[in-house]
Amino acid sequence: MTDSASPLPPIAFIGGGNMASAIIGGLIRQGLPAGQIEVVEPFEAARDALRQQFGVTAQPAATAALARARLVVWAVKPQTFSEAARQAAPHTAGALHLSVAAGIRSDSMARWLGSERIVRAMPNTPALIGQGMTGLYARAGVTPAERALVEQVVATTGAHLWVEQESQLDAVTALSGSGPAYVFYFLEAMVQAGVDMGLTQEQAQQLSVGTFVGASELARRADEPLDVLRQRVTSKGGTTHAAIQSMEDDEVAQRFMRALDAAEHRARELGEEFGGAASG
Ligand SMILES: NC(=O)C1=CN([C@@H]2O[C@H](COP(=O)(O)OP(=O)(O)OC[C@H]3O[C@@H](n4cnc5c(N)ncnc54)[C@H](OP(=O)(O)O)[C@@H]3O)[C@@H](O)[C@H]2O)C=CC1
Ligand SMILES: O=C(O)[C@@H]1CCC=N1
Repeated sequence: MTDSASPLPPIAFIGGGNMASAIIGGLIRQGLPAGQIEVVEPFEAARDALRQQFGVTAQPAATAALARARLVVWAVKPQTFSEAARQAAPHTAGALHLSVAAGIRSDSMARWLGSERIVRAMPNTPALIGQGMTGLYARAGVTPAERALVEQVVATTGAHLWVEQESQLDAVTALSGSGPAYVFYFLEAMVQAGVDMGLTQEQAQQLSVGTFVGASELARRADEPLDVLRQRVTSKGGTTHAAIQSMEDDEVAQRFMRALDAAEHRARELGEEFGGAASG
């Protein structure tokens, strides 16, 4: 690990799928020894991939070996969280808990795990290349030192921000958690439009991806508001105006905002459906 950071403790992952792999990749890249990471993952092919890619220990089920972990990262689907917690909780009493599951409330986790030491995170898949954006929420029982430990882990995957209210994590999920899929969706449409206009697939993809990267970086660095950046592209009576007017006529912005509402609503629903007392 870097000189300024304290060494990370042993970390366990419950669930070894896409999101766990992205975080494990970040930790290994930053120099955490593979021997410090233990994964519980029932799917054999996923276990093999984790061992091969990162050299970490991967078990099909929770065992007493988990008790070594000071931090337990919950990276299972919301639908399987309560069952995974039932299996692993007897071995994780001494740990700080970090969940990346969409929707599942820290109240549910506290009940399942018998602990108040819970942080919820909402990462996204650019974490795979260290360009992730993660929203974080800490329950009151989490100490400043524990928050710092979480920040140290999340920093290996990109940037983060804390929210004060747990319900705000549903908005984070709708914006940045699910967000990469919206970007890919728009990119797919741009590429298809380019191909329809006579470009090759490769040309259209290079132009479209390059435009998202460049415009996003410009927005990140600029002091001006987004609408000013947009207006600077939009010459009077020009091509951009024609495109934006067409989108305005079709109420694309309103429809897009409706899609984000659907994502936020689904996050709340997941919490109610799979975090309730009945599934505890
Ligand atoms: N993918 C994304 O972009 C993001 C995902 N998330 C959240 O991350 C969590 C994981 O998502 P993701 O990594 O995409 O999902 P994956 O399906 O890739 O990974 C979840 C893994 O957990 C395993 N699993 C199932 N039951 C158990 C159990 N009892 N104990 C241990 N492991 C178990 C699954 O195995 P099997 O396949 O055999 O069931 C699966 O391999 C979700 O809660 C999601 O909301 C958050 C932000 C972004
Ligand atoms: O689609 C999902 O439910 C998860 C949470 C955010 C991104 N993927």
